[in-house]
Amino acid sequence: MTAAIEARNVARSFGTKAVVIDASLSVAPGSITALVGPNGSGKTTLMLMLATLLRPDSGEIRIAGHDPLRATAAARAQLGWMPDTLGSWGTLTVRETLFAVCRMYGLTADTANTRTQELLAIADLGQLAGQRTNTLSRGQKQRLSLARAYAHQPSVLLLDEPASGLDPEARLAQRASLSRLAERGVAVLVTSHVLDELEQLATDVVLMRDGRTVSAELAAQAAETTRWRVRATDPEALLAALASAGVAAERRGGISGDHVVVLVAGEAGAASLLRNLITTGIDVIEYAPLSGTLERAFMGSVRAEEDGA
Ligand SMILES: Nc1ncnc2c1ncn2[C@@H]1O[C@H](COP(=O)(O)OP(=O)(O)OP(=O)(O)O)[C@@H](O)[C@H]1O
Repeated sequence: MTAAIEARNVARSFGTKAVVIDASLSVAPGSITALVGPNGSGKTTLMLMLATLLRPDSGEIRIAGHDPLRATAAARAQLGWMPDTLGSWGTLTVRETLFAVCRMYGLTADTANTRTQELLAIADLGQLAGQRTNTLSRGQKQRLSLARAYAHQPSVLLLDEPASGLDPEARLAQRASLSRLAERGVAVLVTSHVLDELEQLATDVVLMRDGRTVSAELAAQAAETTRWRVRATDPEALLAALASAGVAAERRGGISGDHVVVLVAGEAGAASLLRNLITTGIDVIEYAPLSGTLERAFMGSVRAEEDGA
């Protein structure tokens, strides 16, 4: 299947500062890819280039098969862009904003009216339709921003920090609407620092470090050695069993109760330790990785950077 978003060896500098050095990624229709990396690694700069808002110095980009440099209008017709902060016309209402955006995409007044109604419903903005955008809360602005990005039913969505500022319920709603869009075949590329959020949403991950996209092998490496959280009905017996198995353990408190953090090598190591604990007669009531796969991949990427890899 042809990729809906394709970047090959993309680079961009600002003056002498090389911000994106070598970025490549590919997002298939109907998939949600997380773009993850430390602050300043170049994610937003790459997104701006994919969104046709910044010209790469070198490399190739295709949006739904269109080259944004040569066929800018065709690429823009296929993509929806949600920036990390919504630049809006403060004195327009939510409804007027969506209507104006639909008109800018060339919809007739009648079609734009119908589409505005649909977008208000999709983004659950009906009750705010008559409110000026400069009076919206951060979370409400995020909802408007996503609705605006989807005004012209693009096949590609580029979302920069869409979950930022949303409360847990709004995040859940956003996740559900993005999943629905992906099910309809939309290709989604999303950045976020809320890694748990991305983990539940994304089907693929691209790591970015120091202006370069990093191979997925790094994610696999990061998942190799990991910390697991263990809880047992008898914490003392658990600690004793871990000590006799020669496993380093750290006891911790927390809102979900006393638990122990252990370091094990890979999933096979974790499975073997669990078997050992149960055979020893420990009543294990919780056994889970302390952090999600994305967080481990992200931390692996940061550590590699610190090590000068
Ligand atoms: N127009 C510009 N001129 C000069 N430097 C810039 C410009 N835009 C971005 N940069 C620099 O490029 C680097 C990457 O910025 P970018 O916003 O792409 O990172 P990011 O990965 O999105 O970061 P964050 O996770 O903090 O949002 C930063 O060091 C930033 O200061």
